[in-house]
Amino acid sequence: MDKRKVDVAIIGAGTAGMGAYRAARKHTDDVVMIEGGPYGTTCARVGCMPSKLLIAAADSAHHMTKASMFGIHPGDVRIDGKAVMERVRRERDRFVSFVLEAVEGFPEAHRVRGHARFLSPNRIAVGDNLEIEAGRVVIATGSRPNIPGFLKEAKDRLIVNDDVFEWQDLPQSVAVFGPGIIGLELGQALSRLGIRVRMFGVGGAVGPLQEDAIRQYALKSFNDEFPLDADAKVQSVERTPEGVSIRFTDPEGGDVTEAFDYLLAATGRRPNVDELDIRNADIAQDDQGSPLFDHYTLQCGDSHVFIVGDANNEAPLLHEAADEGRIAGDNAGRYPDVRAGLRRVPLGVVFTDPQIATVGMTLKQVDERCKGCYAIGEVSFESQGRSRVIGANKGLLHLYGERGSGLFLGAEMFGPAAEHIGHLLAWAVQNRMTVTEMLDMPFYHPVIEEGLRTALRDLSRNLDIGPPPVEQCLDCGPGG
Ligand SMILES: Cc1cc2nc3c(=O)[nH]c(=O)nc-3n(C[C@H](O)[C@H](O)[C@H](O)COP(=O)(O)OP(=O)(O)OC[C@H]3O[C@@H](n4cnc5c(N)ncnc54)[C@H](O)[C@@H]3O)c2cc1C
Ligand SMILES: NC(=O)c1ccc[n+]([C@@H]2O[C@H](COP(=O)([O-])OP(=O)(O)OC[C@H]3O[C@@H](n4cnc5c(N)ncnc54)[C@H](O)[C@@H]3O)[C@@H](O)[C@H]2O)c1
Repeated sequence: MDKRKVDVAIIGAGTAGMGAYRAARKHTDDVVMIEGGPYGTTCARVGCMPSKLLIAAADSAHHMTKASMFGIHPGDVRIDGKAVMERVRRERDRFVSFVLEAVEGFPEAHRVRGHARFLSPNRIAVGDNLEIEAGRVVIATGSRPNIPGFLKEAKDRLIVNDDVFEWQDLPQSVAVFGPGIIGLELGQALSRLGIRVRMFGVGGAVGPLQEDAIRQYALKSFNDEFPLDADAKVQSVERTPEGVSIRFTDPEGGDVTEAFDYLLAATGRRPNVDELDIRNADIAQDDQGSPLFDHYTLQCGDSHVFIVGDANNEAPLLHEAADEGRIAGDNAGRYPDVRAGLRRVPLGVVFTDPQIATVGMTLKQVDERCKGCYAIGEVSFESQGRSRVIGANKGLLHLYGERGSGLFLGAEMFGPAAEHIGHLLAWAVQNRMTVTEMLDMPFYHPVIEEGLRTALRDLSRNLDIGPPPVEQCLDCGPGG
């Protein structure tokens, strides 16, 4: 067994691990980054980027079919599945190649290949032949799909997101389990690419939506495109000679058996901490075996171990992984002089159509903080000027504000341009803006953001700090 001694060991070379590596190196050159799988990051290889590439193709097909509402008839839309998948992979590989270039730029001595696990708080085994003694350790091991046992009956037709991006052509039909973020994004894209999709959920959840009115609205909107039962009763899953057969009770109570080419499991992800022999690290864990850590320092207790990105299961998103990696890498470098890093206001975007955005506090958190002293402002995008002009007039936005202070606290949205409106709202929360200050900002005409202004006026009124909004006003402008 070879032995090495280093200041800092980082386990995992994903987005969080690479961020940690760069930050730690500002303090010491005695760093290793250990990777057990392929380089390239989950985001670029099988996550954010290929999923958005697939969605871009689906959006393009959808715009064609929607063009007739404007009196434009592009003729028969032909979807060339091989070409769609070829572009997804080509562009994906380009993004991955940038990551690989970055990794190759790190000194060879810093790059260690193999599966890492703790032997003791400071000793890490890498594969069978290397033992590393590390002063500090950053766990950045990411997550993997969590698949309920009964879905495994689909055998070789059971797929996860990684498999979709390896398709050489598009199949005819896919059953999607899990109308969460991945299921909605991929399921809607596949449906818009001409694949017969049926989506099965449990407990009524739809993506990250918490508010019943918005969830019901979204459910109806998705059901206009493909069947989505958010609380499905599935009797059986079976591999057949042709594909997968699923027996379920449909929402009307009928006993239905439907055949599909594939079953896509999008039923959540679990952090990769279960194969780290984490008990040897001597850090406190919760009931699920996840290490306890500080949100601002990413430190586990007062130990020399830090945990970041999907591995800590707090906010499994790319920008959070990058921030956490940077903070933990810096702290691992400067340990024991550990410092609290900048944590940004929560922001989530789901790239469906309409999109979903969640910003700041959820309604439940607002209620807990304000003890009932809050108000909600609302807008429907159905009659919103700009949204109607471009034929994207679907959706709802709810804004939350605190009574008395007039502080804007958070929002939930299913609607057009939510990726952009979500950013404006997150910046407003992070800048601790009041609803009045937000209404003092410029709003152009005619833009989707005028819908946001209507919701702000409604919130201002409901907080008893502004006049009632003018009904049916498409162009009232500032102060209108
Ligand atoms: C389909 C999909 C779409 C997504 N879309 C978005 C999006 O649009 N926007 C967004 O913000 N987020 C998105 N995400 C989430 C985002 O991709 C993740 O939050 C982010 O990539 C996590 O980065 P990470 O560094 O924590 O993990 P990873 O990039 O997964 O890195 C972890 C690394 O650790 C390695 N590893 C694991 N265990 C060990 C071990 N014991 N020893 C050595 N190495 C090990 C792994 O091989 C891996 O390379 C998406 C995710 C998926 C799956
Ligand atoms: N746009 C983005 O930012 C983006 C995109 C994709 C993924 N992600 C990240 O990846 C994480 C994981 O995504 P995900 O979609 O796998 O998880 P998720 O937690 O968002 O959704 C999982 C869904 O599966 C459902 N489910 C669980 N068991 C089921 C069963 N037996 N049958 C049917 N449904 C079942 C859950 O109720 C839930 O709706 C997300 O939380 C997100 O942080 C982000």
